[in-house]
Amino acid sequence: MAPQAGEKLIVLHIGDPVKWNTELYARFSQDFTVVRPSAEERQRGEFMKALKEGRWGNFAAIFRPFWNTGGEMGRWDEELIPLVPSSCRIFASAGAGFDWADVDILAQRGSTPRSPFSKPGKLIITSAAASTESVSDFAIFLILSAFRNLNWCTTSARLSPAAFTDCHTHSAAISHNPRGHTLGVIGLGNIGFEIARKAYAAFHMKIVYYDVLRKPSTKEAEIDAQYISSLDEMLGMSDCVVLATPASPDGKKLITKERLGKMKMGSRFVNIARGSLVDDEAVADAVEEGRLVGVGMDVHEHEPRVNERLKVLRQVTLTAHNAGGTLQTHIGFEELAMRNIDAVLKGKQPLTPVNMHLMISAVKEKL
Ligand SMILES: O=CC(=O)O
Repeated sequence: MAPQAGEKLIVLHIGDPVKWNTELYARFSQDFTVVRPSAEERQRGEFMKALKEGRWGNFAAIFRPFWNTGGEMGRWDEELIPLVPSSCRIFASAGAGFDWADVDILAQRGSTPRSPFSKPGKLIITSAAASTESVSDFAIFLILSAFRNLNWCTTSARLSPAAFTDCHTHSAAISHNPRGHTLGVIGLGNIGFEIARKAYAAFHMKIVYYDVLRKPSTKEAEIDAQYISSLDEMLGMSDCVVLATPASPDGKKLITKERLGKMKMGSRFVNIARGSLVDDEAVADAVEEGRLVGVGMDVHEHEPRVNERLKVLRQVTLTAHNAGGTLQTHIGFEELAMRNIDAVLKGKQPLTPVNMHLMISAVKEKL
């Protein structure tokens, strides 16, 4: 049922309360009726039951301000999405990744030719822009670690005087300045670009990139980047490859044994994107073979479990999916999610849509 004149639109707020943007949230809660399902109601079975019953009314938006909660119902897929009322126009979530949702199903679901925002196609928004700085900083750390053997250095300093002396004596001969080396970026989106910009500005690395679409020449010129239309070719040119692309919707791996075989002997690899894109066993093989002499992995194939072989390789720096984890990112995630909902429900353009192009093509198909 459409809201009556003067009636507020309902926003379904899943997960933790807003922690940082309390003033904005107070205004948001005045403009909309915010409904918060309990932790039990967010479990998949109960969540689906509640949606079928229409327990939360004809909500117009879904709001998930924090990435560690609000995902209890599992994947937003062909089983779950059809249960969302047609009144819902936007799903705004914290986080950069959107591998937990079938974005094309959200976009296509019954969208009408009138407008991509009109019901019942669903726009999905992430707050990725809020983590560009933190993730790109972290990638620089991992790149530096891969060139300078920082995993070996930091563990040796803690281990024993003998380990300290061994590392102090022998690491220099196999450590390199990144300056002048070639950084191959897979995915020159916002995060990939920022990694490349920092590597170019700080270390004068030569930037090559692969992406499904070439970036405008003005953008390339900012970092003197060279577009390589073949991924395999780019892998073969790079001294360090950094993966900065979204997960494949079908879970397909991008970095496989075959692909690693295209990389130079003695090169390096960094993953700050998604663990599902990489065959971690194949990475361990490539390190043992000497093809990769430095690896930085923030995300893992079977997260939160980390590959046992990678754990014992001193050339490999491992972190616990921390790249985006700063206070500034969290503040930005909350804020962007609220501002996107506010814009769309007030008839304005969303700020950071993910599936807008899919919605537009779904609309065109129906014309
Ligand atoms: O990985 C973190 C995110 O999706 O923001």
